[in-house]
Amino acid sequence: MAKRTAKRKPTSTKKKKKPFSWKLSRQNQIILGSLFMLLGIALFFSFVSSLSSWEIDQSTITELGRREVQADNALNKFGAALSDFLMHKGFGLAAFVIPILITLTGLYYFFGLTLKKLVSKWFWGLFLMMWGSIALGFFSEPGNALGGRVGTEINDFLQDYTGSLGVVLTLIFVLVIALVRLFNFAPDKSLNWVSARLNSLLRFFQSIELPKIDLSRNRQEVEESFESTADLKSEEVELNHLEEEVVAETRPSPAPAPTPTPTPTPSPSTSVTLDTEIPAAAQAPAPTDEVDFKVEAVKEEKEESVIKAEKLVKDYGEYDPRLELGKYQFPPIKLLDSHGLDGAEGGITINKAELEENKNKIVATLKNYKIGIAQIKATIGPTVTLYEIVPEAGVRISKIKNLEDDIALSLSALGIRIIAPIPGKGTIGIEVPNTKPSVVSMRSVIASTKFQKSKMELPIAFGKTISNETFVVDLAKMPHMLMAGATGQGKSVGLNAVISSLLYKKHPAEVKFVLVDPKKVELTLYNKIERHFLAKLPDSEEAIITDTTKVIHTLNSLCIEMDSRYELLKGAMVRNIKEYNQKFKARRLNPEEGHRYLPYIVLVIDEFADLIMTAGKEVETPIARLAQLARAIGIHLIIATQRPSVNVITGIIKANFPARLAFRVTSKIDSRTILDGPGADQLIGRGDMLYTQGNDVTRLQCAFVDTPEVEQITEFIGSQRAYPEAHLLPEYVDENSGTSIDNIVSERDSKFRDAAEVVVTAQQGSASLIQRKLKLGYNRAGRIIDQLEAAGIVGPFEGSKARQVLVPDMYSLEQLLENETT
Ligand SMILES: Nc1ncnc2c1ncn2[C@@H]1O[C@H](COP(=O)(O)OP(=O)(O)OP(=O)(O)O)[C@@H](O)[C@H]1O
Repeated sequence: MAKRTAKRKPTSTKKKKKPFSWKLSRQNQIILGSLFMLLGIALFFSFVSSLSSWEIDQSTITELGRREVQADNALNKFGAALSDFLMHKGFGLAAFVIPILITLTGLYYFFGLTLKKLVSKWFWGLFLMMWGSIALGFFSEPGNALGGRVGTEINDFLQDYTGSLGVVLTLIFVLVIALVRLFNFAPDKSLNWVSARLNSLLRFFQSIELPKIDLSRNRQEVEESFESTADLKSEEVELNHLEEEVVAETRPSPAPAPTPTPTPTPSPSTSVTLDTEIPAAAQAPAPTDEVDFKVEAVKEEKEESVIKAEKLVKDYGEYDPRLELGKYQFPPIKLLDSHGLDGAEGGITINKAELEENKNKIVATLKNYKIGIAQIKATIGPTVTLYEIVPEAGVRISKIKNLEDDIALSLSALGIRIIAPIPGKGTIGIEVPNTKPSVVSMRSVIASTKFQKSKMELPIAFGKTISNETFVVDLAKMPHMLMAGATGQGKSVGLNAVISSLLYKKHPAEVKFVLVDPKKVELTLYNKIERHFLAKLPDSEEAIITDTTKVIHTLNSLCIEMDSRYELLKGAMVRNIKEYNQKFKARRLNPEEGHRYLPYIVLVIDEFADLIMTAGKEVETPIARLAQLARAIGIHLIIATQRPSVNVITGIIKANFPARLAFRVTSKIDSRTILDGPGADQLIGRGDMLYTQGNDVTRLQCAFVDTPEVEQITEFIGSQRAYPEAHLLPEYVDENSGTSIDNIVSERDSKFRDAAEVVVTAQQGSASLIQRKLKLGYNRAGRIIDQLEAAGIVGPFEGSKARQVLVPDMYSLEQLLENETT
């Protein structure tokens, strides 16, 4: 990507003759827009005036050419002719749609709105006009022009064949089509809407009545209760009682007996404050006045904000983060393929003969080593079958463990894993791959009730366990994951499974992805959902990050985001993002104080090894910092690598990534690096994986989601209405590069322009040339060359070679500098 931007700059400076295009310039749009608007308005008035004058003007129509003939229309003869044509001979009153559409077109042009939607407006407008004309034509009499000639004629025609009833029914049916297609009309929704309105009306009347009852009490209270609701008011009365009691309680100093305070069910936060304060005051009756003051101050403060929030919620409902994309539709399950299986939970073929054979072989092999078996049981999974054996008393477990290779040999199978003992079961497990493994489709895990009904914050359907159960984990609880596997063993499929699980469960307002893909192939599919689900740096063109410098900037930017989120959490007095968002939804956090709804941020790095090799500490430090601290504020990291060696997955990274996922790796050492134990080297590939989040290691078959399926999902999401741009991360200014600082035009050296000319004329970007030609000191020339680089005039430092000059000639330079100032 860096290459691309570097190349782009000089071309932008060349001024090529623009080819002719039908696209109007902004100025022409405004001119055309105003023309349409005026035309629309004129036509409207012409139509209005023709309502009374059309009969008189009939005579003038035939004599249009004669100058002395006058018409009664607002637009004189011209208007009379147009009105006659469009209303009388055309569509009657329904022709009013035409000036409206023309004015609307004018508005679209005038304000430079995208014209895409205008086409549908015209379609439905003309549809309405036709329908209106025919409907009005139904009531037309020879002497009036209600439906115009078109409406009347069509009516006559239809009536001749279907009679009046047929016409009425046809019109109703067409109206239903329009309502359904245009307004998504659904009878159930409409009923809900009506009942909601009725309820709110009812509530309104109730709230008017209640204050009257309270008039006898206290004037101030009544005024307040008029504004707030009935329950809020009664709560206040109760609080006042409590307050009096507390004050009374604290004054007589030696009264340690804790009086049972009445608990009258006020709102939760107010009750908490009082509960905690009362015993303290009662047990330690220090300076009485101070206690009084404290109790009152805290209570009042709480009360005010809570009451205000509750009133806001009552008036506007809870804050809904999904509202901006309220019509967003989640991807349907049908976008996923069942991969030849039934698409539901099952899909495993049981081969009885294979089971029996394996069992016999295991028993025989162990017998050869004088190990007796008390019991053996098989659990069939999608890829492997687990044989659980209970050895006879007195057999040492380590003995069986050591026989791993012998058992593998006798079963002549790859990928045998022995778990001795199975944690929490007291048995020994031998996992034997099935000769015909079944594919676990993403469709089957997404469709599973476990995933569909999951209440997790960030549920991920990884695949199925050995006992064929859908395995769903919460990324929010992990809270970060390390993924490793040799090439071709299913890592990319695994990443896609993670991302698509979240896409199936989360609204664009709730989660944002930061995607890092140095290989530039795996994650590019997600470009389509940039404005829905991706987050990026403010100055970057593409959301998917492929360039190492950008990665460093993004990681630092995420650290800034993390710090600012911590500040917000502190200000809101909550411990984590979940509580924060709940409080924000309940309108208890003021957006004017900087509070905002916080989406989860999931950072996915595909091929971490490349990054750490090129950038080392610069990448490691922010990742470690994020991994250590970001759990509470909703930033989660998923890092994948082909090479799980210790110089890639360093101690500090490993220590902060509790969740590990291993596909097949090539050596025991790699397995140890990723899982802290062997096992991953014995997997059979194609999505066979081990997952651990602490102690237990679970063998799973990763759900399979193919590239075309991911494409379909992103296509489905991408074609829907989106936010204006990707979610923007905070700006990060790299202090070392200085580029972003130096490109401030006003801070440039006074000789900057001269130097630029020298460099472009000579086509040689060296500081010593500037030094010589402009007679400047070395430091100043060096500073200027940095500024030239920031301005895109020369390329980066290339060691002993002179820098490349990116601007081909003086003309292009002029253009570039001119564009900068405008
Ligand atoms: N869960 C799975 N179920 C069935 N087959 C799978 C599964 N995962 C991967 N495969 C098969 O393995 C192939 C390689 O998978 P994938 O592209 O995910 O490997 P990778 O580890 O990402 O490789 P690389 O690192 O080279 O990109 C897939 O094309 C597919 O045929």
